This record gives sequence, structure tokens and C-alpha cells, in this order.
Amino acid sequence: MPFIIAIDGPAASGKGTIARALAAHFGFHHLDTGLLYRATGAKGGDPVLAAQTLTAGDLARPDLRSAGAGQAASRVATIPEVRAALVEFQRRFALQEPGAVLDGRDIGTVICPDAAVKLYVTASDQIRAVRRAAELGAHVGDMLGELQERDRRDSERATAPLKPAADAVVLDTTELTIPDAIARAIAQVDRARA
Ligand SMILES: Nc1ncnc2c1ncn2[C@@H]1O[C@H](COP(=O)(O)OP(=O)(O)OP(=O)(O)O)[C@@H](O)[C@H]1O
Ligand SMILES: Nc1ccn([C@@H]2O[C@H](COP(=O)(O)O)[C@@H](O)[C@H]2O)c(=O)n1
Repeated sequence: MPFIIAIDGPAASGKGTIARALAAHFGFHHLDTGLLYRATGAKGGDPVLAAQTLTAGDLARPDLRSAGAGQAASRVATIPEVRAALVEFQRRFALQEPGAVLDGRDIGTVICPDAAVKLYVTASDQIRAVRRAAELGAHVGDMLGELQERDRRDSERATAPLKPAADAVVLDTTELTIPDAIARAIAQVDRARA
């Protein structure tokens, strides 16, 4: 039985940083599920058809990390048929041996409700905006508005809204360095594997 780690949380909270580090530490596969929605939004045309026909090339577009691609992703992510088109790929990915780490918004609640470890990674709005602004070379105020708008859309949508799973461990990275946040996540996984 593969070991599944589900990581959810709001935008720029540090999910991807922790997910990549856990995958490297434990030798697991990693899927950044946000990339599926970013690629769907960036493809244009009918979003449902875009999600149904995603290719490796779509996921390798160089413009997917932009704030605009994040906004487009969160709009198509409100469409139930788009989400449905992406479920099977994510669940199949999660079943790879020896284990997999998936990060997104609905991994612990919808995609992998039986995951062995569920982390809900969060941080204050302000610190997330500062970190994302540094990453993209953008203004903190612009990033703050962008993140808050996306979080609101993600939390308020009817299908698979952003929320912690009832059995998720909350990891607030506001006051944590990257190595400290990773160490806490590794400790949670070690505890579950013991
Ligand atoms: N604990 C931390 N301390 C300082 N910077 C951090 C910390 N965690 C992550 N970062 C930085 O914050 C930015 C956002 O982190 P990351 O991309 O991991 O977030 P995310 O939740 O995966 O974002 P998204 O929702 O857009 O996929 C990155 O530049 C990352 O290096
Ligand atoms: N499991 C997921 C993952 C992502 N989304 C939507 O995609 C947007 C971009 O995600 P990032 O992780 O790359 O920031 C995000 O704002 C969500 O709207 C999702 O719905 N479910």
C-alpha cells in the first residue's frame, strides 16, 4: 500500500516548498496539483475541454507561475466539470509506490481522504504576500490583493472548497524558517510511519 501525504492550504503558504522537501526526504513522488489548474486556465477556450485534454506540454508552459495564471486557475477551479476531469489523474498519481506527496486545496478532503498524513499549511496574509512578492519581483500590496482574492474564491466555491480536513494537522509557517517548517513536516510523517 503506497504511503500518501496530502498537503493543502492557501496560496503561497509554503505547501510546495514542504511537499518537494518531503518527497525528496522520503523518496516519494510529488505532484503540485495547482499546476493542473494553472495549465487548464492558461490553455484558453472551453475550460472543461482544456482540462480533459491536458498534455505534458501544457504543464511545462513557462508562464504558469505568474499571478495572472494563478487568477485564471482559481476561476476555472470553480467549475465542477473541470475538477471532475482532473480527479482520476491525481488519484492514480497518488497510488505510486513507495509513496506520493500531493499539494493543493482539496487533497485531504476530496482527492485522497484516506491519506496517511494530512497537513494544512498556512501563514498570515501579510507574510505570504511578502514571500510571493520577493519570489516574483512584484509589489507586496499587489500580491496581498491577489492572494486574498484567490483565497476567497477558493474557500467560497461550492465544489471542493479550500478548508482543512477534519483530521489534518495545521502547520503555521508565519514564524518559521523554511528548514524549521520542513523539519516539523518530516516529524509529522515520521510519527505516522512509526
Ligand atoms: N517558511 C518559509 N519562510 C520563508 N519563505 C518561505 C517559507 N515557506 C515558503 N517560502 C517561500 O514563499 C514562497 C511561496 O512558497 P510556496 O511556493 O512553497 O507556496 P505554495 O503554498 O506552494 O504556493 P502556491 O499556492 O502558489 O502553489 C516561495 O518563494 C518560498 O520559497
Ligand atoms: N487541488 C487544487 C489545487 C489548485 N487549485 C486551484 O488552482 C489555483 C492555483 O493553485 P496554486 O497551488 O498553484 O496556487 C488555486 O488558487 C486554486 O484555485 C484547486 O482548486 N485545487
